[in-house]
Amino acid sequence: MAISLWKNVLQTTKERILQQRGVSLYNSAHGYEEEAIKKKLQQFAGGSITLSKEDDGIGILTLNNPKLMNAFTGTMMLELQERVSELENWKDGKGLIICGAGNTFCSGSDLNVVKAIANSQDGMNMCMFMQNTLTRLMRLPLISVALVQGKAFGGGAELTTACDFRLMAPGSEMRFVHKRMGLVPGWGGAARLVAIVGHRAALRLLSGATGVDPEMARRLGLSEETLESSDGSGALEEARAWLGRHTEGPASVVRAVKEVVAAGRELPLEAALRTEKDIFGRVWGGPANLEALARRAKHK
Ligand SMILES: CCCC(=O)SCCNC(=O)CCNC(=O)[C@H](O)C(C)(C)COP(=O)(O)OP(=O)(O)OC[C@H]1O[C@@H](n2cnc3c(N)ncnc32)[C@H](O)[C@@H]1OP(=O)(O)O
Repeated sequence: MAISLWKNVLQTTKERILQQRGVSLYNSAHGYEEEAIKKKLQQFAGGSITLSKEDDGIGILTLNNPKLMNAFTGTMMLELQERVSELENWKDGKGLIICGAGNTFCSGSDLNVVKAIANSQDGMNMCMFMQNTLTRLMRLPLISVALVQGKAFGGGAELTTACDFRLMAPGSEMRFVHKRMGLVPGWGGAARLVAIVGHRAALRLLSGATGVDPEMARRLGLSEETLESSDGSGALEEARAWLGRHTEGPASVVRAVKEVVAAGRELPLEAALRTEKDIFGRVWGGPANLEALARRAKHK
């Protein structure tokens, strides 16, 4: 009796932690030194991450470091964390598009940073910092799309996997180049890639450091659609229109849809079902539900 009660308490606590946005995977109990790595990353400045929150509830997060193919400097990693916090607090948000400046997505970590922190302690701290940030990004109650133009290499390819969907422009390429760098993904990209394409395809892509064009990405289920436009603003407009079809309706309902799917993806079945029940309770009899009933909505 006491054991089963204790098990229930543990389970509920685990569920609550998973549901709580903004809660990090790693803390000091895991040997993670957040302040130390933030201080270190601050030393590698350049580029920026901007966020524009549009009236239609779609946020546009742009990686700006076109001189280095939008590689992540240290300060960009710090800014990404800040932007994710901002998105966690954006209650009217429904969707998110992540894109890169200058018609290319992101070439991964800035190799100057990689070289400067090529020791175990800094590497582990950077890895935990980025996993914390990208896990929070993945768990946002927003439907997210990575708009891949040009190259998404290394950590750039990993970042795309933290989004719900990937849309690729003609001529673009994703490539997990880590093995060629004597590395494996460390920003959570391997675990997420397995969940997206399955373990055999993930192993092929990682072990071969294989370049994935839009057609191959579609076949693997890595990309939803190949856009028509390869030009920056045209591709963004197409991505907005695509996402707009999935974010139509009130924010409370769109966010609830993302939340039930995230629970189904991350939690064991019983916990996912309990979470679904709680979220259902939030929308049942809510304004959008009552309005649809009053309108006697038909779904033709
Ligand atoms: C856990 C995270 C692990 C990681 O992300 S490790 C980093 C993995 N990424 C890489 O190794 C990418 C290396 N870069 C490349 O392969 C090529 O630059 C790339 C992306 C295919 C683009 O090729 P091209 O279109 O021919 O352009 P390019 O080579 O002339 O590049 C333009 C300028 O950007 C620079 N650049 C590109 N990616 C970079 C990076 N990640 N860090 C630092 N600098 C980078 C490149 O060196 C070049 O600069 P410069 O004009 O030579 O001064």
